[in-house]
Amino acid sequence: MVVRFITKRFIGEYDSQERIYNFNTVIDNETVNFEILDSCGINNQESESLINQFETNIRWGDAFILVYSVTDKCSFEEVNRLKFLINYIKRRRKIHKDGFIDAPVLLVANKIDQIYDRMVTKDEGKRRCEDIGCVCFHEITTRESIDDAQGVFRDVCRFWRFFSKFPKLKRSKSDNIRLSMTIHSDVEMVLSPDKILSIYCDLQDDRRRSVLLFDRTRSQWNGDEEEVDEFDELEPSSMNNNEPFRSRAKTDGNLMMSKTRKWKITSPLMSSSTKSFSMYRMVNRRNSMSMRGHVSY
Ligand SMILES: Nc1nc2c(ncn2[C@@H]2O[C@H](COP(=O)(O)OP(=O)(O)OP(=O)(O)O)[C@@H](O)[C@H]2O)c(=O)[nH]1
Repeated sequence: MVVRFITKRFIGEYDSQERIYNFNTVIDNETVNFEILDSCGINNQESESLINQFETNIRWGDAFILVYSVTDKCSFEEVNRLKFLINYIKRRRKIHKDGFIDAPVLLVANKIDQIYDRMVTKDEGKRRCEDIGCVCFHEITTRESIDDAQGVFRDVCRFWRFFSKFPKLKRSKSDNIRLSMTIHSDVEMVLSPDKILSIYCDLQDDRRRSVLLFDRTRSQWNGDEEEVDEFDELEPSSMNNNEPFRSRAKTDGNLMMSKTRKWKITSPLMSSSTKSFSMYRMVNRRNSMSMRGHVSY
């Protein structure tokens, strides 16, 4: 999907090494410099250091695309756990005195050209998107369509721009969230990528309407309300915190932990001594899609 987006070509087989692709393009009349970390995920048997690298990768990403194959039910189930990990790790990024940022996560179902091998329906995909709180859902065929892949990256860019502009997002304590917006008093809407774009353009010059929330119940954002950390509430005192993080993140939505973790954001793929960029960079582990742009932390 990444290669299709960047080169417009579909190449049947790739090696399984992780890469960062740098790619400049124009989306909605603005230049964007994508840094896309193409990942393969990890399994529970991986070593602690690889798991740590995986977590570092998530911390590094500003936006995420979770891709499953409609012909592979396991990949469909895996998105739950990945989304849970992203929620956990990204919510620790306190970028304002009283606000947390949630990185946009898109859900993408690939290989819809394989109609006879389909195991996951479109409705199941849409439902999953809502259930785990992804910002939007795409069904695509990378093999048959250039537009499909471009549409995914266009939308991730739209959401990322929007999120980076309005960091004060608030999430419900449940994972069943929808991104919605309250304009003035009681006009509410669920935000689609197109809607995001028009609001983003509108608000470039006019911040007065920027009341934003991230909540299934769609109650209005209240700036004075205290941020509650759902993970602290989940904290059982007797849990063993030495177990690798990923294996403690269960697909049923529970996280077994005993101690609040503090994150330090560093680039996952570069040590401080190797900060030069190449067209793409080979890396040992891979995880997430990320873009770097105008925002700085
Ligand atoms: N029919 C079909 N096959 C596809 C499509 N997209 C990718 N594939 C094939 O699916 C296989 C896996 O594609 P990859 O791009 O390697 O997928 P990946 O998720 O990066 O896989 P890992 O390297 O195992 O992480 C390859 O054989 C691709 O040719 C699609 O849209 N339709």
